[in-house]
Amino acid sequence: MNLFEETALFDEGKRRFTDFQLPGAELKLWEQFFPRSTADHYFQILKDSTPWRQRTRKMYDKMLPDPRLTAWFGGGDGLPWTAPLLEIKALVEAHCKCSFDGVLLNYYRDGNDSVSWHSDTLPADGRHHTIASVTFGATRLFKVRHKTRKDVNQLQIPLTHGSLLLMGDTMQDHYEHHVPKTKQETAGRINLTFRILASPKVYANLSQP
Ligand SMILES: O=C(O)CCC(=O)C(=O)O
Ligand SMILES: [Fe+2]
Repeated sequence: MNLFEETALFDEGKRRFTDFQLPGAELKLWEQFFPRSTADHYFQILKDSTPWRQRTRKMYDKMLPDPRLTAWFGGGDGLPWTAPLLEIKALVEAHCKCSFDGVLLNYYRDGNDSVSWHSDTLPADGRHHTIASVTFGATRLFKVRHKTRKDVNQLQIPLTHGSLLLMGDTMQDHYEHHVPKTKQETAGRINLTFRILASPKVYANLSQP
């Protein structure tokens, strides 16, 4: 079963690699990091088995629902890791040569779902780390802009089914990102951002009496 036909454009099994060579930050993309049938499998399993919730947050004195569904796993207060998430995490970690202790799942149900311009939250140890972002499902645009430099062109990266995007540790210091709404007919998309929420040092300190 091929849920998301756009990846049929690529040769089966071939990873297409792009290094965006951003000033001051690492941003790298592997398309078809997960073969199509594996990506179809994970999309379905994560869509059906994740306890999705719609968070609300305060904006201009009003509580507004996020235009997407989310779930946190791992870290101090996330849900317990599940077998499929541990499988995906192990593959991403082996590729990125780093280990993650939390993952945020976003489910964009259709083109009305989005995430506004932001850079990712500063982890508990007060510095940014590598973030690995995996996409299953419909392709959505991932926009990137420099926080201060107008001479650095904005990027629009289509994140395809089974892709892996690696954001280096300085990415959140210098850049913001955004997934805009789209008027095009769009199926669901699940994004996983694997994060390092606390450095080993923080854990070591926490385990001290
Ligand atoms: O869906 C995406 O590709 C990005 C999600 C994101 O920026 C986030 O969860 O912080
Ligand atoms: Fe983000």
